[in-house]
Amino acid sequence: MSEYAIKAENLQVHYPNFELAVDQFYLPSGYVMGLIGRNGAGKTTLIDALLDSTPAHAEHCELLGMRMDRQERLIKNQIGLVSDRFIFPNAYHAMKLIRRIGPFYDQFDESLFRSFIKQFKLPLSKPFGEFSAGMKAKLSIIFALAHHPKLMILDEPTANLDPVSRREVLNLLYEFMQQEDHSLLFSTHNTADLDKIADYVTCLENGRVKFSSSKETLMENIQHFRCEGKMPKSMKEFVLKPKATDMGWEGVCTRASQLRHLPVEFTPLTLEEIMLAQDLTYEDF
Ligand SMILES: Nc1ncnc2c1ncn2[C@@H]1O[C@H](COP(=O)(O)OP(=O)(O)OP(=O)(O)O)[C@@H](O)[C@H]1O
Repeated sequence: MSEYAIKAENLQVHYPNFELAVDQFYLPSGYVMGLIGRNGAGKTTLIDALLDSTPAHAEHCELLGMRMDRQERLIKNQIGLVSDRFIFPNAYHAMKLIRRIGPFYDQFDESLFRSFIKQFKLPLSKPFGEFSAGMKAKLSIIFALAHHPKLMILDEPTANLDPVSRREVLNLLYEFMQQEDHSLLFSTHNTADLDKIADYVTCLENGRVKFSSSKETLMENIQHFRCEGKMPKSMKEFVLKPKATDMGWEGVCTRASQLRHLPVEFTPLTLEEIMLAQDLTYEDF
């Protein structure tokens, strides 16, 4: 098992009105990375660049320790890709997927695919074009899982799913992650997904990495604070959107783990609250 499931350095994509420039993007093998950012931040472009499916420049880019330009077939055999842009032909139904697309993968597991189809109550003979968006997402995910990938890359996999289906899909991904050489990268707007399964979170903004960190570090560092009287001087530069209260000050502190010695009360935030607080940093400062 290579140390990194994804290792990319100096990754660049130039579109007429958008530029992606990512100095480093590492996903250690065996972990889950959530990719977040506002609409148009570059999440899909980053995924495309990693997969070499958009004209990109990279100083170094390896998936599962291999280079796409040299070992594309080997890599694609071991990656489960789920994205709106790589969908099945509309006329195909599940049986046809088994016959026509399954054989492209060395380890396609028909009985596993059929058991997933049953579990998700998907029709075997309905054409893909007649599926709802949620059914399409589920079929794409289970098809990707059925060829026993080592790395799953999913672009907003839960966007069209109802809450029950979302939980089912997250459970499937959680099960997938029980094998220690399995890794997962997924982009999402739903921070509850990250709460459940992400080990790392990378946030993009205007084609750049705004922050990339373990979820634990993020949640230990960015916390709500409340203090009585004056705000301690040493925390002022690490405070977002401070608000005066009857007793003193409150707001969001970005270095809570280093400032615990101060007479300040820190309370953990949810990832959604952290994202919203991060947003304030560039709009309000
Ligand atoms: N093929 C393309 N040609 C030109 N510009 C593109 C192309 N694909 C994407 N872009 C531009 O790149 C930028 C980033 O788009 P991208 O789809 O990567 O964002 P995203 O973070 O995935 O957004 P969302 O959350 O809305 O899915 C956008 O400004 C988009 O218009």
